[in-house]
Amino acid sequence: MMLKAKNLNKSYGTNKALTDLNLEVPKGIIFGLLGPNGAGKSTFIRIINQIIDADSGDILINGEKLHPKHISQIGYLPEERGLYKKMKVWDQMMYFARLKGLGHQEAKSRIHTWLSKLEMLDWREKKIEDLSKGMAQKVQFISTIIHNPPLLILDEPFSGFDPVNAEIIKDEILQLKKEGTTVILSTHRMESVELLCDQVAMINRSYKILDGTIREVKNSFRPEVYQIALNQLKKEIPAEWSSSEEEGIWTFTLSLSGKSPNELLGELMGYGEVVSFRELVPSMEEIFIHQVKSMQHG
Ligand SMILES: Nc1ncnc2c1ncn2[C@@H]1O[C@H](COP(=O)(O)OP(=O)(O)OP(=O)(O)O)[C@@H](O)[C@H]1O
Repeated sequence: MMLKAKNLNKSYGTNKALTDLNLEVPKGIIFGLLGPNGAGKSTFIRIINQIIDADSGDILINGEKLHPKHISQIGYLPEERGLYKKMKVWDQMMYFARLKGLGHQEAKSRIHTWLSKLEMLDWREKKIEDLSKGMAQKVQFISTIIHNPPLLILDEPFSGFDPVNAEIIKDEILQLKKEGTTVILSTHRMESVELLCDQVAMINRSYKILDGTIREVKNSFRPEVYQIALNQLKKEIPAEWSSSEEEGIWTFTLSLSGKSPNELLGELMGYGEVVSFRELVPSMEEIFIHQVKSMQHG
């Protein structure tokens, strides 16, 4: 297990930011940390990065209790980006690389590789303050991964990027995973969660409210509703199915209501030719909104 949180608690005064958080992040996966604003995600990330301490509970990295030596094994892209505006791109990256323990030659070669990979080589002598937001984000991203950390923690890594650059960063994250890096990704963007994450945990109001693989989470939210389309009707569709017709195709949704999918399909075949029979699986976005709202009302 790359990272394990055991009964983690953290309060700011009377404000509880994490309540008995238990979490396991296996090696080599992309783990999505989800939750609405103020849920406790950044608090958890700050504890892992030893910026703040938990009130109680433990974090284990590779089975060892969190220790200052682990800092060099973690690459952290904070939500509030921290670059030195007056520094030149190259110097800034060299500074971070050396800070993370890389030798000068090694740092030089890696910075060169990454700047050229992300098409930033021509900008190496420019000051950070002269870069566009997206370019500065690239510099920050490279600075985060330059020392090849086995654990990467990315807080909203796509913010500030246009779609093309977001795609480039996404591909780099996937490549890092392929090379064995474990990634914790904190984000509100559910579409990137579906695309990237192997497992997720959702935090709301300091509590973990669900976790598992994307498939497990989705399976636990299957409403057992099917989207159906029929052609060439043999008999009239019951009014309570609220179907609508367009160009001879009748569409509606039906709940299984205790039947098996095959039983429902068999029944539908009596009404006409079934041209579509598809289970409606909620998106992570729908699950997220559903969970957060149900907790507000509960
Ligand atoms: N330094 C602080 N002092 C007091 N309260 C804080 C502090 N930092 C966070 N909190 C509170 O702790 C709770 C969790 O905040 P946290 O920043 O961890 O949430 P988050 O999930 O990262 O939210 P966001 O998605 O908005 O970044 C919130 O109620 C927040 O107001």
